[in-house]
Amino acid sequence: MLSPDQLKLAAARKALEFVPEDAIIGIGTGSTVNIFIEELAATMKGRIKGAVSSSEASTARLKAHHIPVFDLNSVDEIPVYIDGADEINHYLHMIKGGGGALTREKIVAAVAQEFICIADASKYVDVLGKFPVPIEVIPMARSLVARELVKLGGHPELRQDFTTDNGNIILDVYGMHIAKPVEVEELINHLPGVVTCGLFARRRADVLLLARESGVEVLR
Ligand SMILES: O=C[C@H](O)[C@H](O)[C@H](O)COP(=O)(O)O
Repeated sequence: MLSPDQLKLAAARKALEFVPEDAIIGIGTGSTVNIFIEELAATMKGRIKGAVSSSEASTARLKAHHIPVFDLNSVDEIPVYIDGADEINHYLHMIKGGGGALTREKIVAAVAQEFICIADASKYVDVLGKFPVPIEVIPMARSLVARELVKLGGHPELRQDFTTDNGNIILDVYGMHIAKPVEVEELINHLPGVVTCGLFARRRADVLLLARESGVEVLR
């Protein structure tokens, strides 16, 4: 039986096939992406121009491998964005932000032509919401947003001892049964004080590389 890390490695290796030569690619955040960065550095470092990163953590890892990191504002196009997910359904809607990088991830993903999600089979679900939905919130709006989330049927919990790369807090919302991810994403994103929520439904993944015991499945 393959370990979770072996499955992540299989998905990460498959993702290399989607990386165009000589391009600036988008890089997400998290343990699966960390494995992808290692593989990218080992096999393709000299063959890409560099990356736009979605977090300070990924930036540090890319720089440690001497992969050039570009400011998003200096880049016109990103052909592919490679990132993991906390949950993903068969429409390729996702919950992201377990590592707190959701806002920058959503920004880079919005520029990318193709979002390639790399995940092990444990992330693939019928209905989103077992994993608590992370929401990045401006600190002064914490109580207001928490009250509104309770009205939407959620149980928000402040992520302890955590500040995002943008200086904000995260509310993790438990108990949301998300049958209509696009609607829920919009409802939450419209609450005053919310920077963004970890539902990636409006901008979903274009390709899912799902690592199973039997191999990596390519889903579109
Ligand atoms: O903020 C973190 C990101 O959204 C990650 O993509 C997500 O949490 C999945 O991370 P991992 O690959 O560690 O499961």
